[in-house]
Amino acid sequence: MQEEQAEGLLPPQYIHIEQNDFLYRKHKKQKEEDIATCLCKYNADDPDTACGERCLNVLTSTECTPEYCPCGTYCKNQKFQKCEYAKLKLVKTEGRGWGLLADENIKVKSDPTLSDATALWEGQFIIEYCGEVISRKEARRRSHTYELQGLKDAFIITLNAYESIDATRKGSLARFINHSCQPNCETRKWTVLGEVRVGIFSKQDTPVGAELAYDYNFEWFGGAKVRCLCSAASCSGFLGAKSRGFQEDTYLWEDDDDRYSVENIPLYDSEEDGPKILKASGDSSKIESSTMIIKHDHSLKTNAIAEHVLSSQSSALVIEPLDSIPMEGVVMNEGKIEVSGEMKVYQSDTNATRAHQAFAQKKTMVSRIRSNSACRNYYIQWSPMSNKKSANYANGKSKHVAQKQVDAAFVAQLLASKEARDEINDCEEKKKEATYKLDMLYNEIRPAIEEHEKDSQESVSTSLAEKWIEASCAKLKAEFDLYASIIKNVTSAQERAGEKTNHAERVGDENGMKYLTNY
Ligand SMILES: C[S@@+](CC[C@H](N)C(=O)[O-])C[C@H]1O[C@@H](n2cnc3c(N)ncnc32)[C@H](O)[C@@H]1O
Repeated sequence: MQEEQAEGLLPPQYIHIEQNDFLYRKHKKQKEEDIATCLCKYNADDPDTACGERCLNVLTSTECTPEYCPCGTYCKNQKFQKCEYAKLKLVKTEGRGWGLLADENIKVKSDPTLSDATALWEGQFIIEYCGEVISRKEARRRSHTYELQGLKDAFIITLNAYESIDATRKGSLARFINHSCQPNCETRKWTVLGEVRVGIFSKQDTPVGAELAYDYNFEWFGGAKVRCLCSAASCSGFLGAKSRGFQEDTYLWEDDDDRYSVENIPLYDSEEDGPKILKASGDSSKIESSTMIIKHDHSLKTNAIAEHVLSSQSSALVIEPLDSIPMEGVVMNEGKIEVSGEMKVYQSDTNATRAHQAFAQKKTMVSRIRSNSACRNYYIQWSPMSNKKSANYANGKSKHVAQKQVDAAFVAQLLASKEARDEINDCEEKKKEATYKLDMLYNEIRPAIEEHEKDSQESVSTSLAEKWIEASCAKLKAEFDLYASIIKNVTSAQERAGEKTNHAERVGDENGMKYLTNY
């Protein structure tokens, strides 16, 4: 069985839970005065109307507390508590590990007869993202440990400003949902019996058989750079590429797997160049005969949960070979990276990708800020200057630091021309200044972000978000100018050194030029 797991024919072992596991603190006990009671009355002829779209609790993303709901046992607003999940199917995808398919038609609107304006309930609850609730500090520590252990799939998501959910060792089936830059699902936070919980909700009607995916960008906790294979036209290239932490502190794995390949970093310059959907070619006979391993956590309500898993909708844990899974809503080869007029200077350079990301980020940020539900997931992770160095993992493989820091002062020292030295030092100063401004801005923006995370309802103001993007772009430009100046001056110094050496050989003269032997 371990061999089959190693070959990827079986999903990796994990402990299946359907309730978050609190490790570093106790589950909050809801105080009576904090219980929100709705005013719903249900129609006795149609009890399904109990706590529907217009329930005050539903409107505030809060589940009804069982004994306090006027609709009693008919209450329909206890989906997290009752694990009312959609039917799902676990499958092996091509290139992206395991993934989850809809095993029933999933709706986006509770009542398709209502117009967008009147439909209050949007997005079917699909499944809860369960795992171990840990502090952010512990999340960072674990994330680092997992990397060192060579664990490449990332399962940690943000719960609020102080806590994260780690589904690496314990989790629900939601841990298998992959990322897409053009997703059919999204994460939403709900308050359930006083605790915030994360659910996966549909963003669009999704037919049976389509793979479910949400956008990891604002949830991404992975340290490694993972190439995104979602095949969306608007694909940002890497998982979490739009998150702030991603840009400074990431590296690529060295592996045969397409996701972790150091080569072929996607810089899509043309439509033909764009990402392609991959077709599976697995050995179906092997997969069909395999069974899913779910270890149950005996410290939880083991039997009840086990029975539920095996008999409820989630019992549809059929492992199937994947021939071709449609990514619902994904349009193939329909776009390319566009770099706006004023940023054209960055084309054909990795900065083009970064500039593109910054603009895409701005669009995403502003639209998230405007959309209240999306705002609940909005999170900017700050990671100051990276100290990450190349290192070997326990499995002997090396990781690569994608963004090597250049010691500009050292390079400048080696140049004989004062003009060149001054120019590089000046660019370095500007880069430091831009970095400092961005740091300061983060301090300004942090309370808004943390407040927003804590209350789940506040939003970061558009003006602050725009300032942030402006400062990020200024820093990128300063970095670009610095590197351009170094390349220009080093190249011309080498050329001049060559010319002068020839001349010195001829006339026996020492020109005083320093040589870049150490560079
Ligand atoms: C939460 S797990 C999803 C389940 C995972 N596929 C598995 O087999 O366990 C996240 C990991 O799945 C992979 N993944 C998810 N979406 C991907 C995508 N669009 N492209 C490439 N890899 C993806 C990455 O390795 C990522 O770290």
